[in-house]
Amino acid sequence: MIGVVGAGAFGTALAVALARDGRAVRLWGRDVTALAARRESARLAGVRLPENVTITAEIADLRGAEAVLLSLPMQALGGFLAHAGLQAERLVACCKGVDLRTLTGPAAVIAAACPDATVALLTGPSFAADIARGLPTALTLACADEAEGERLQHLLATPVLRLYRTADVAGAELGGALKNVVAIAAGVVIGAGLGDSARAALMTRGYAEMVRLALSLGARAETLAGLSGFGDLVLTCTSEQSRNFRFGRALGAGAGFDPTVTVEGAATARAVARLAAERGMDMPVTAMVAALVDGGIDLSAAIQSLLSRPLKAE
Ligand SMILES: NC(=O)C1=CN([C@@H]2O[C@H](COP(=O)(O)OP(=O)(O)OC[C@H]3O[C@@H](n4cnc5c(N)ncnc54)[C@H](OP(=O)(O)O)[C@@H]3O)[C@@H](O)[C@H]2O)C=CC1
Ligand SMILES: O=C(CO)COP(=O)(O)O
Repeated sequence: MIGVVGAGAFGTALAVALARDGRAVRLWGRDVTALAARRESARLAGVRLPENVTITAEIADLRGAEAVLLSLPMQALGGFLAHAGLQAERLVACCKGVDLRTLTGPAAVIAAACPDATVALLTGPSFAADIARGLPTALTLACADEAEGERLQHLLATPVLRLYRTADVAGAELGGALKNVVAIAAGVVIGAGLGDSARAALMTRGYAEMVRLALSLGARAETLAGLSGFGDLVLTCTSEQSRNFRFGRALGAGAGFDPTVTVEGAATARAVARLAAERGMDMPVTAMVAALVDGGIDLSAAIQSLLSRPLKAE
């Protein structure tokens, strides 16, 4: 049995994909009354949960799972784990972000709360709706313990959900976290009417910034160039399906945005701006997104701040 924590878009999509491939899945949510009654999530309209997905609001029902996938928003993960009493041998983070409280990624947050568990990360370019529809996707399974990583790769892959493995957890989680910040900036560029060429420039400079920070935190360059970094950056900066991109586009257009929608890059921009400041690193794209999110700068000043940077070598 595989446990999934978080019956939002991604957790539900992963539960559906694994169940379709024959796994028994237990999907935990804090309020699953409507989901249990309708067996369809409001966040994934038209996708019916297979019979082998058991829905539960009792965390104890996940006991004995071969692995538990943690599919909560990044900023909710630490608080959830502190009170959940979750007992599982293998915990797989499915969230993308940097925790504002500790300025660490999901692996360190999980390791602090559950020191005896094997910690892994599932990340990469994939929209929940695509996974739930059974469209082909390729993701990265990161685990520092290579034997456990291989075990998890085989446990969680399906014919349409291809998993590549790496032991570079820092690289995989930083790629997934930082691309959301750049996607907000890409949305701002499009929302402000600056055009596709400016977006390509922004993505490239944003990627350089991602790599700089990740390398300084021990990540490997090839991980950033893979699915969890470059791959997910391209997807998120160029697709209307991305909530981070749409949030940025609304910011750039001066339009409102539904505050209940999960936009991981907003909190992560603030966390990464603090991390960069602590390390004395220059991260202009992240600084711009953090200032826009906090309302500390207006749009024209933000754009000007990027365009007026000193000319330098690429
Ligand atoms: N959606 C996607 O396409 C993808 C998402 N991800 C990542 O997955 C993670 C989750 O995103 P996603 O599923 O899309 O988000 P959603 O907003 O769709 O769902 C979030 C889920 O987390 C639950 N939740 C929020 N706070 C808490 C808490 N404190 N305790 C318990 N449960 C909580 C919500 O419960 P409730 O409904 O009760 O509020 C909801 O079920 C994010 O880090 C995202 O980046 C990764 C790849 C693709
Ligand atoms: O991480 C994702 C795609 O890989 C989902 O992106 P959004 O959270 O921006 O919708």
